[in-house]
Amino acid sequence: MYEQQQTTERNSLNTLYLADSAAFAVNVSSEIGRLRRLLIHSPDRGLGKVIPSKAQDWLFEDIVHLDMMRRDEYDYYVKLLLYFLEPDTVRGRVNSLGDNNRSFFKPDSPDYFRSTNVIDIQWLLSDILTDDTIRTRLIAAICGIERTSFQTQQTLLELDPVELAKVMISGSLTDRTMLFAPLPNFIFTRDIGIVIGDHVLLNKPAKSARTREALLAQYIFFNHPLFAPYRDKIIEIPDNEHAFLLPDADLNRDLTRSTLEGGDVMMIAPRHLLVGVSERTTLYAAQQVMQLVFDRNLVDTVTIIKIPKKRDYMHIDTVFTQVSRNTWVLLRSLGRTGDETRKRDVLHFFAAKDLSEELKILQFTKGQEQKPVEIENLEDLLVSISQKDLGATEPIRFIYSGNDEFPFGAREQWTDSCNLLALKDGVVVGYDRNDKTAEAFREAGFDVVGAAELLQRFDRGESSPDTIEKTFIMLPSAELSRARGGSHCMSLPLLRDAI
Ligand SMILES: NC(=O)NCCC[C@H](N)C(=O)O
Repeated sequence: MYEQQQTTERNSLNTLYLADSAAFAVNVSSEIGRLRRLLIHSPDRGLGKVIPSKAQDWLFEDIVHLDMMRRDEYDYYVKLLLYFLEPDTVRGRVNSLGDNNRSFFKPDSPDYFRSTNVIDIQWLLSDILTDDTIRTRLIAAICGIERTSFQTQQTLLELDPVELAKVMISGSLTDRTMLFAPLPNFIFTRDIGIVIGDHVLLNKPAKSARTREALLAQYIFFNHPLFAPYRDKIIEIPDNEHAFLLPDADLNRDLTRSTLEGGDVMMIAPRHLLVGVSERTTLYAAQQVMQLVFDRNLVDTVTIIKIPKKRDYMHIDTVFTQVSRNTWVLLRSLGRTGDETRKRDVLHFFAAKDLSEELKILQFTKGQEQKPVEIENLEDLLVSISQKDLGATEPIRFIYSGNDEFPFGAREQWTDSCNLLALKDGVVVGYDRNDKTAEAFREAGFDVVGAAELLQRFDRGESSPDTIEKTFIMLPSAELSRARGGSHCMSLPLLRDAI
């Protein structure tokens, strides 16, 4: 069946990319330069397969209502991104987009928006699967890691590229037969790779639930024609060969294991990379990344930030992100304690360490890796990035999760108040459920507006992505937040304007 359609499919899919690949640039040198191109993945049918007893294994804290998550939440995110990055696809149409089938939003539908700036990774996957060699290899690799039967391999070989891409991601066939587990976390594209200047650093997930994501990302970056000019700029982190010889009980040590997820890597300024050491990223991997980026002369400074290994914090981008050149959002309990007397009192002396003391920051300079400088707290680091790296002249402003009110800081951080995506300097997208954090943004002089309302303003011509400033855009988030990641996690920026 697939054989007959093959030639037509291949032509229709590849032509677009070959035509566009010359103009397809990849370059990110900050977290706030105007976003021009990114990879996303809309929630697929696999998310609807999460059941309570499996949710935690699959890194969800709850089950989600898939239709609401797509229609009432994620589709607004896509419309926003399109308005900023590919306005012709949505301008004047925000109310009419998305029929009953949501076909405009589905990468497998003929009505899909097909933007080369807001790119669903599923679309790229179906594209590379038109090549017989890639398809055979990837099917074999997936069937290997998922330990499927030979018969399942045969079934996959029969599928056309578009359907095959859906199955590789969702784990199930159109008739709902499950062949292997879904990839519910694939919507968090941030964690599969990070662009550092004009290079792409591929990740090594810590959790087995995310292993297949890394394989798909590897195949896409190495094989898709759009990334062909960047093939020798893809960085992979080597395994630690000593780890192969360790008893299983010792394998998970931070100093030997090599795992790294994109939420722990931030290209924070031209020539300055932040790398988190966390529940997901090991010290060993952080050190490898540092060496690799120094060797390739991609940055002059690498700052390693070690945060407590805690589910709530999983990556550094869950505890702070940048809002504008001089504004940051962060979790107070990991920031400066500001209470030096308390640090010296008797209770504090005997008590278990508080969390901020588990945070450690070391800054390394290329060529002087043996002489790192310790930075005492997160705020000091962020001030120095704003002023020294980014040339901010206005006072540096910190917006704390939950407006720094007990117990809202922790509550709202859990639902990603600190995980914001900057569409441009001072314009960020975050979740609408974090009321106190939104209040803090208002107090800091930001316009706080819902995504739906902002899209209407754009359509009425009252505002535009080019003119909008100092705005916190609130995305509906009742379902999305159950997946334990925010808009920063749901984006893999490929191109930002230089700042
Ligand atoms: N960068 C991020 O913080 N990504 C969020 C990932 C959420 C996902 N459920 C996970 O636990 O891996």
